[in-house]
This record gives sequence, C-alpha cells and structure tokens, in this order.
Amino acid sequence: MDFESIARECLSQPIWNYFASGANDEITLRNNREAFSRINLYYKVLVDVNECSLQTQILGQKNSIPILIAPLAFHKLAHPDGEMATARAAGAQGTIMILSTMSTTPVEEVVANASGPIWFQLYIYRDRAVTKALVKRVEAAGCSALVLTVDAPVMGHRERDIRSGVDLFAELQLENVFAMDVYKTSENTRNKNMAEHFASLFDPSITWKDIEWLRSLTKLPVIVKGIIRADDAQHAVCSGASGIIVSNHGGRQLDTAPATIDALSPIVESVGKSADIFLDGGILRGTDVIKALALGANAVLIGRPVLWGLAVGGTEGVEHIFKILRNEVNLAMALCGCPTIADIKYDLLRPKNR
Ligand SMILES: Cc1cc2nc3c(=O)[nH]c(=O)nc-3n(C[C@H](O)[C@H](O)[C@H](O)COP(=O)(O)O)c2cc1C
Ligand SMILES: CCCCCCC(=O)C(=O)O
Repeated sequence: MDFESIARECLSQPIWNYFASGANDEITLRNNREAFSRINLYYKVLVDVNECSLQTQILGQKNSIPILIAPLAFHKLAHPDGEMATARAAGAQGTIMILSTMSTTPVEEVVANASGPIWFQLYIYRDRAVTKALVKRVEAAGCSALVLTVDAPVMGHRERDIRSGVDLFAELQLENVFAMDVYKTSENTRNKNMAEHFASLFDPSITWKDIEWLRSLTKLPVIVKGIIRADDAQHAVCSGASGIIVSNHGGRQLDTAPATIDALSPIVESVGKSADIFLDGGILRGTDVIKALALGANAVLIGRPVLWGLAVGGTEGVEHIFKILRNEVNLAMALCGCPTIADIKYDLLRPKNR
C-alpha cells in the first residue's frame, strides 16, 4: 500500500488513472479486495514451522513462490525500463512473468534477456493471419505458455480514463506489435483512442472453437484467463486448456462481476483435477495468497502491485514488492501451522468439528 501511494506521486494523473481504475462504478474493483477481508483463517497450532518452504509446482515445473506476474499493458508508462525491468525482477525472484500483447518491449527482447520463464498473453486479432504470425513469433522467441484473455471481447468502460481526457494510446510506442503490417496504417496507430483501437483490431466474435484453433497452431500449453463460472471452466478444459485464470481483469471489464475469491470454489470443484487453477484480483497481502491456495488455487497473479513497484523503483521496486509478499506468505504459513504449500488446505477456512 505504501508503494501505491508513492507510485501515485511518481506518475502523471492520466497514467495513474489508467493503472488504478476499474470499470464504471468500480464495484468489482473494490469487492476484489473486500471479499478477502470477509474470510477468516482458522490457524493450526503446535505444528513444527521452524522452516517454511514457499516452493510449488506450476504446470509441472518448480516455482519458488506461488505468485506470478499478471499480464499488464504498457510497462513503459510506469518506468522507462518497462517490461525488461519487470522480467529481470521476475527472474531474480524465481517466478513467471506473463507478457501482455500490449507490451512496450518486443517479446524477443524480453525473452532473450530474461532469466526465468516468460508466458505470453494473447488478444486475438480480427485478422487471423496476424494472430497466427504473432503466435509463431512468440513460440520462436521462447515463451513457454500462451495465456488467452477471454473477458475482454470489447474494452470495459473506464470512466476515470474518460475524465482524464488524455489519449495515452497516442503517446505510446507499442514496440511489440507496431512492426506488424496490421499497424502500418495511421488508422490503426494514431487516429483512435484506446477503446476504439481495441474494438477495431481485436476480435469480439471469438468462441470456444478458437481455443481449439489456437491449440492447432502451437504446441505451447494454453491457459484461459478471465473465467468466473464453473461451466465456462469446464468448456475451457474440454477445449484443451491446461490452466484457468479465475479473473475479472482487476475489475476493469464488467462492473458488478463477482470478486474472484468468491468465484474460485465452484471452479476448483469442477475442473481442479484436470487443470492448474490460478486467481488474480486484489491480492495485496500474504494472507490473501493463503486464502486463495486454501480454496484450491495452485498460485495467484499480481497486477497493480507490480506496476507500483515498477513506477517507484524499476527492477528493484518490483523485487521489493515480491520480497514483502514472500515474507508475508512465509509469516502467514508459520502462523497458520502450514510449513509447506501442500499443507495449505480448505480446512484452514472450514475446520472439521468447528
Ligand atoms: C494497467 C493494467 C493493464 C492491464 N493489461 C492487461 C493486458 O494487457 N492483458 C490482460 O489479459 N490483462 C490485463 N490487465 C489485467 C491483469 O492481468 C490482472 O487480471 C489484474 O490486474 C489483476 O488484478 P490486480 O491488479 O488487483 O492484481 C491489466 C490490468 C491493469 C491494471
Ligand atoms: C488498444 C490497447 C488496449 C489495451 C488494453 C489493456 C488491458 O487489458 C487493460 O485492462 O487496460
């Protein structure tokens, strides 16, 4: 929270608004946080917690901490080193960074300089040849998974951005995608605001069949981001998804969508044995992480806290955010009587014979 207030001083008002805001009345944005505070932790006592380990498995690979970096557009709005700074921090902290389609650094550069795994978040372009070329590029660059965002067929209505009255998009160098032919007309780069650009380029007609299409293009595992219903999670798994990210896009898309932590349990019950389950939205404290894991998530993602760290101190700032969270998760595990991630189970929330 301290990073958030310092970042606010470092950033211009329009950039701050773009990062911090949610859709419409920001009810979901607030609920993402508030829902965590309504959950109690029934800690266990007299368990040996002399050494706690945060190590876990994500898609079958070791990860030093059950916290990943969510895909976030335009890191260079937060810091001139942009995505490279974030990738360095992720590698140093032994975790995965998910790079946005709307990165301000080319994917090849990020992966070549990263010391840890980079996953790529995909928005599907109306022009499927463009999407296919992007997927091939990402695979060749060495990304290890694709994250398909499905909660944004169109862009949410963000009133703080509208009130800012500044077209951030016009200022941006989207180095990741501007080299692609589809961006080579002034139509697609400079003459539209962010929501118009989103609507003109990204395909609002995608369906479950497109996950199968995506899988036919690549051997990379596909993770579906933006699910809040168990039936949609089942569709995703039946279409071949290896993972589900329970997410409402940080409250930036459909306002009054449920808090993600409230949506998690039914999804874990329905597909938790067939896919890795991740959650994002409002994670700020170590105890939030413990609650998501106790409800069956394999790991969580953080979004805005990474931007606050980046704005305040580049790589060092993002690393500092991870150090705080790592210490908090470690402390909460010790106080809950859970020395390993595998010990964090549902009975922390609903003990038998309560
Ligand atoms: C400024 C900003 C940009 C974002 N850009 C993307 C994006 O490009 N792709 C995407 O799938 N999600 C994007 N998201 C959503 C995040 O991946 C994530 O779902 C959300 O931020 C999690 O909530 P939190 O910020 O409360 O941690 C963005 C979120 C923010 C705040
Ligand atoms: C035309 C670029 C729109 C980028 C949208 C990024 C995003 O997902 C967000 O929440 O903002």
